[in-house]
Amino acid sequence: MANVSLRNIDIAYGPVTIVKSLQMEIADGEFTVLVGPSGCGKSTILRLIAGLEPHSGGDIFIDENNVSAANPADRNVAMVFQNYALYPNMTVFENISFGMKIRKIDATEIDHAVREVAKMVGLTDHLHKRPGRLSGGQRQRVALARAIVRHPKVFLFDEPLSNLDAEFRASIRLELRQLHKKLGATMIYVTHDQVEAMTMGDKIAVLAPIAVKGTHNLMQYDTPEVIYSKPTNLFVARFIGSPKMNTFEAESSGQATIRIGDQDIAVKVKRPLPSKVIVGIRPEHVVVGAHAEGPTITGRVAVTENLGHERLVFTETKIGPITQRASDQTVCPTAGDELELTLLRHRLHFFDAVTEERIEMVSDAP
Ligand SMILES: Nc1ncnc2c1ncn2[C@@H]1O[C@H](COP(=O)(O)OP(=O)(O)OP(=O)(O)O)[C@@H](O)[C@H]1O
Repeated sequence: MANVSLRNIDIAYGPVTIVKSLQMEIADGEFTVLVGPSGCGKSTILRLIAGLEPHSGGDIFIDENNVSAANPADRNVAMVFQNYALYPNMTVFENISFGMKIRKIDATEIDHAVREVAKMVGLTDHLHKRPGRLSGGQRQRVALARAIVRHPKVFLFDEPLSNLDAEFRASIRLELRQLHKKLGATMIYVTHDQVEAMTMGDKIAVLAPIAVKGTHNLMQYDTPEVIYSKPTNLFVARFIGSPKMNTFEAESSGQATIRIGDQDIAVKVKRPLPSKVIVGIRPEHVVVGAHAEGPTITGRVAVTENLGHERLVFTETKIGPITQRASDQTVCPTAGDELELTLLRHRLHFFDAVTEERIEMVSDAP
């Protein structure tokens, strides 16, 4: 297995810059998820690591080797695609063993390797079948088995689950995590599904289209916990989390108070505040009723959604729409109700309204 280092990577198609100043250090054995909206360059970065994409600046290292100019075949990486890319006229066994056969590996060794990997991904009973007779989930397992049998240094996954239905996605997601543990492999996984990112990644790289910042498109690269609890800017705050973080504009005193509704909230900041800030709060950190733990906002309930294990309440308030999430079903407002909502003070996030960067609080210190 191997660590992957992307050093100051630029990628452009003609005059259009897609990836700029990308810096990432992916540790040996880590499961890293690249997440971001459509078109932000996730697949391009994966193809770059695989050697399928030229770049105009920077270097790619796999372990200590600079592979920037190396052929795909010499990089020892395996890529698993969304569309499986299986040979339809070959059986599952032949699909998995194809690469080994080309390399003229001994038939007994091939047989042993294929059966071992098939067992690992649950395909033992399907080795004689053609891909056309398999379900989407089974086909994706064949694609996975074909990658595993090569013992690559790095696995690259390009939205491998996006063709599967929700139930299958959840079970294969779990299997992939277990497989990652078993193999101890370095895996880089592209998705635009933030639930996949949050549940699968040891680390998440949140990417934005280059137009968002202009200078770079890696917005934050950290553990799922840090990305969720301390988003580095408004883009990450709004992209990660479902339902989305509530955000609204507020005035500051410039020193240590921020006006929310008609209450001044004292905050401990490292630097003077900008005059306008964006305040953020996640739906689960809004509670029904007036409480001492934070500013209270009144509003009228627009819609409620009962999801069984939790319910969401969407309320129109004078600071804007606020979504509240609770697992407690006892207090259940209905549309049209007048409602008091408390925003838990220690759960508030603050961003500069101009730069959209997170405003560090004293409590943010490591
Ligand atoms: N060969 C190409 N020539 C020109 N532009 C390209 C080429 N390949 C990709 N692009 C552009 O590069 C940008 C990034 O594409 P990429 O496929 O990496 O995005 P993505 O984040 O993986 O998106 P998605 O989630 O939709 O797959 C897009 O704007 C795309 O149109």
